[in-house]
Amino acid sequence: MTPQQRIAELTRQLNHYNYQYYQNSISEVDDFTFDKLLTELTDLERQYPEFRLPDSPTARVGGTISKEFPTVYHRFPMLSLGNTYSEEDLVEFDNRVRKGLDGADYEYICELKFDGVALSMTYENGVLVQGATRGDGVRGDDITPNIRTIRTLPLRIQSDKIPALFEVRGEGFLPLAEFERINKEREDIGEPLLANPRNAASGTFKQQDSAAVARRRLDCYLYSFLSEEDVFKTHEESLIALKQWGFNVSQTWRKCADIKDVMIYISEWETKRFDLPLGTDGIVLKVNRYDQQRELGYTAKSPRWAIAFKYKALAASTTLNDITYQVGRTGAVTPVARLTPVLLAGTVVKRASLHNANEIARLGVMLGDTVFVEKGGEIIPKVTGVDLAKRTGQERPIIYPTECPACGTPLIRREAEAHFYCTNEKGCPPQRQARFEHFIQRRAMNIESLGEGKIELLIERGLVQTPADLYSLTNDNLLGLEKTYPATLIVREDGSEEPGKARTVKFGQKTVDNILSAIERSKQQPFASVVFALGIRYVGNTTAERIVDYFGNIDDLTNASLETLAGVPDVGPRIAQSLFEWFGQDENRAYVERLRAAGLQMAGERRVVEAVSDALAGKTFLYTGTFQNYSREQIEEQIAAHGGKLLSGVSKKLNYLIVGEGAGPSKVNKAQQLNVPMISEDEFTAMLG
Ligand SMILES: NC(=O)c1ccc[n+]([C@@H]2O[C@H](COP(=O)([O-])OP(=O)(O)OC[C@H]3O[C@@H](n4cnc5c(N)ncnc54)[C@H](O)[C@@H]3O)[C@@H](O)[C@H]2O)c1
Ligand SMILES: [Zn+2]
Repeated sequence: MTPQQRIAELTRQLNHYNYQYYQNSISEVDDFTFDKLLTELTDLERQYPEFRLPDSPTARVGGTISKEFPTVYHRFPMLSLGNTYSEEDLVEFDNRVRKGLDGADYEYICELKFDGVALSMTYENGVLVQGATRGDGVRGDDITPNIRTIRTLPLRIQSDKIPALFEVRGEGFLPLAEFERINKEREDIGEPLLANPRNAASGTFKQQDSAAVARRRLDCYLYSFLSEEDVFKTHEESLIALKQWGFNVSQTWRKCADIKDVMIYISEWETKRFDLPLGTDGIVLKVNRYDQQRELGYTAKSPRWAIAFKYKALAASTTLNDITYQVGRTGAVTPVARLTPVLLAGTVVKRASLHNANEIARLGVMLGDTVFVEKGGEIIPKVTGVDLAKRTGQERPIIYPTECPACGTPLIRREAEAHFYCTNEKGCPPQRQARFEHFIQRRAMNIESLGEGKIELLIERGLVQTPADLYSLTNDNLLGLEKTYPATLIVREDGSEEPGKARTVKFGQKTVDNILSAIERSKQQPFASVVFALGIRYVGNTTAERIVDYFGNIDDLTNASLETLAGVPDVGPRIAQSLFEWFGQDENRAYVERLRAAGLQMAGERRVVEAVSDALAGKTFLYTGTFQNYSREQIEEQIAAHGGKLLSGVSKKLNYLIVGEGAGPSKVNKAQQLNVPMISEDEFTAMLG
């Protein structure tokens, strides 16, 4: 390949990765690979400037703007940062700074490089008026309603030092705990898991429905202040003031006298950063004084007074000994790598995720291979590659099972899904066990005193087949049950193993009393919890609440048509289909009847709306955005109280779209296309008479 061809190829490839990364929140390659390719292109372009293409990613900020949000122009461009993985490059950067400042004294501020999405917030007279993404650096997406959902971001600040107009910038992120919580919930309802916190944050900020955004608790660390007025002399002063004004500034920054100090900061945070509540991928050093920053200036893509140092992902290599196939509550089969224990980022790793059959094929991994495992922001490390140089010829191919490893049922693969499934929902032991665990969790029937091996024992002794059987358990059934679970190996820090302690589960009188009273109390759990506890695919607890709001009781829900189900707010066609199929099965209906007979709540506190007038009779409505005088619930109530009907989407059947602040552009566009009249909040109020 000639240099010219390689330049063209890299340009195309990197532009594609950028598009996927910024537009679709997908990483097709890891960052290290991306950065290596970008460095290769930069070097080639330097050698052969004549072959540089006009759309080269080396001179432009990687993102773009989207059609779904209004476009805003940045008052000050939002640039990228030069980055490096090597300490020599940092020393070189420091030399350039020294030269650029003509021998004057200077200091650095070091900060962690938070792995999220760059955000810019504008304040006018102390009030947050706009929040935007970086976009292409010149223009970004106006995502103000989504940014307002960040609880730690002050909507108004008070101080006599603030200029009338200023901007703050920071990194929007999804805290790791929140990422794990969302994935646990997604696993519960059989949704594909979010790949990593960074892409999840990026995808969330781009959602149209800010109520959905609010349910994911995004956060933001501020790291920059911009204004036409000269408010501060140094970056340090601005960080201190931002904190005082009530902004969320991570207290991990440090002033460093020279590049040696910077190196100390880097090595200190290399592993300490894993204790932070969010993912970080390096550190950023910035020249502290603003006048010196101005003196050093900018390239087309990044400041000359700052650079990012990125940590290589923590990786280790070890042997893949075996794969176990785990069956989850929904029957999805997940392959888990069993590894020779190896130390990685301070913990011993002996299992790693392989995701699914596609991933095994993509990696081309075989049993006995030496594999690389990496720890990113996530808790479970993953296998990221095979060390082909270590192949001996003794490796064996991985034969993906065609039958459920737990019950022998042939596995199937549903259309467009990466996982294979065992369809033996009722009989497959791990699925049955998981079904019980789902049922007893706090957000469902709240019988958590049955956790930790107790359910397992009840199933094993044949005392319960389905969760409905829990309601027939008696003191005599339970008292004295006992089982010892054999010891499992404990792997020590250095990788050596020691036998753990055996564990005994015992049902003494006190335990039995606790369990029986928790079972009794569960009969008071609200109807929405019961709907969630049924364990219907895709029905998480928020969806369960929406369903209960709509139907109010189990009979209306059971007998609802597919069309009615699809019309429930927040219930899309996929959830509707799942509900419809579930209630269509006699066995499930019988299960519901048994729960009803046991005394569980089968009707909810549907907000009964008293009819006020028939001013809206025969008219259909939908709303988008937020309103001055009504909450979401109140506007729905008003529509119902005046005889109107709420629709779930824009269609030809819709008579009015009520448009509030931060209205979803997709709904507005569709309404325009279909010529559906759009009315303001005031016009709606006027219609009520
Ligand atoms: N895997 C992929 O497919 C893919 C594709 C495109 C980009 N990427 C990754 O993204 C990088 C390019 O992204 P980029 O242009 O946003 O550059 P960058 O992420 O390397 O650096 C700039 C960004 O760092 C963030 N940042 C975090 N903490 C900061 C702090 N304390 N101070 C200042 N800024 C801070 C800001 O959002 C800023 O915009 C690439 O180097 C690559 O690693 C990956
Ligand atoms: Zn099975």
